[in-house]
Amino acid sequence: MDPENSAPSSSSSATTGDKKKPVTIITIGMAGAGKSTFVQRLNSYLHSQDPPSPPYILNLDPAATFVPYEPNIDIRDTVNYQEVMKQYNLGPNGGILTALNLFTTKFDQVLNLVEQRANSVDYVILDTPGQIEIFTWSASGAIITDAIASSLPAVVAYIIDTPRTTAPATFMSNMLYACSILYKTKLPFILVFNKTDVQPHNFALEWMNDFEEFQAALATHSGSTDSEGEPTYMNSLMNSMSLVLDEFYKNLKAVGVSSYTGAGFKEFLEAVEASRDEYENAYLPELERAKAQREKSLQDVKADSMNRFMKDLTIDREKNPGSALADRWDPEEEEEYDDGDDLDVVDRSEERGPEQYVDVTRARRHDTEDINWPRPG
Ligand SMILES: Nc1nc2c(ncn2[C@@H]2O[C@H](COP(=O)(O)OP(=O)(O)OP(=O)(O)O)[C@@H](O)[C@H]2O)c(=O)[nH]1
Repeated sequence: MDPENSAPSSSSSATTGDKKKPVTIITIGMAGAGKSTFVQRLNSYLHSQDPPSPPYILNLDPAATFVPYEPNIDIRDTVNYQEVMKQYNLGPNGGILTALNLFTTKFDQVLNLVEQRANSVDYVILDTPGQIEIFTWSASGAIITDAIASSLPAVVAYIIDTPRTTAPATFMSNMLYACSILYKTKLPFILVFNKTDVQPHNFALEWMNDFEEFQAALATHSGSTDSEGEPTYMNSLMNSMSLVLDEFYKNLKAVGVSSYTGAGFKEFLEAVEASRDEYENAYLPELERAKAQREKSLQDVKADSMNRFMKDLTIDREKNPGSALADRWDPEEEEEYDDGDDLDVVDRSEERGPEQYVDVTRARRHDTEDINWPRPG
């Protein structure tokens, strides 16, 4: 085994019987930052390990025309995004969001498939839709992230287009976005400066480690002073923001990679392994505390509703004794409940015949030829 070119040792414990759970790497990034290319390179890097450590990959981008790797689960096998656009009369972004919403309703199946592989894989990788906000600011994105993170260690890999981030204002906007995702997911977070073959990421590390460096860069950048030589409003704002972000940087790991050459992937996997500890020591206890709190408040709400219901029922029966007598449960009248179990998520790694291909949109349409899907209000 080549120690210089090997993934951190989570795979080695697989043979000892006490194998660690796989880590889920959630790749998020602005359109064109290189998420899919990054996933492809990570996939080939893990395959090239000794022993190979093939990851389990999920593509969550319903609108991807081409993915440069072979995903184990592909949202496009379950939901036809073009069909969703037609059925709901939506534009491309609404179509992607609705397709993701539909897929999320079946995410329990995805979790089952992932859990079945938990003993044989070290990494689960999620590739997310190109339009970042569709995943980071939607209920579906939050549900998927929470569902994954509550069953497996998880880390966010925030992919940054390094050559496009060299201007201080762009850098700051990107960091503020990253900051908002960190505070939303609360998961361990790795800033991945991609495309370092074109632009090394040293400048970014310098700006992150020393805010005075960043302020100096800001001051020399064009448009930083007005016609009287005073700092512009934007310049002063960014100066103050850089102080705020200084705190944020302390909670982050940053690595530079090239998805073209494969440089930096060893360091990336080391950061992932460190994030596993962070997940276990910081995220998990917080998750369990929040879960206990939620269960308690749910119990309180249930008890309160039941009390009020029983009180209303007593009053009703007193007022209408006749109706109360007629109000009896008849098991014969029970309607069969269709929970839509016939709509399946497909694991491409398992052999499948054409009959297993299920398209949510088409399945619905064929079943109910005359019924259109409800349109969002
Ligand atoms: N030079 C260089 N180009 C890269 C690298 N990674 C990705 N690219 C290029 O960047 C462009 C965007 O890459 P994608 O992987 O499609 O990016 P994405 O974030 O998945 O794109 P969307 O799905 O549209 O959001 C492509 O032209 C890639 O070839 C890299 O490390 N170096």
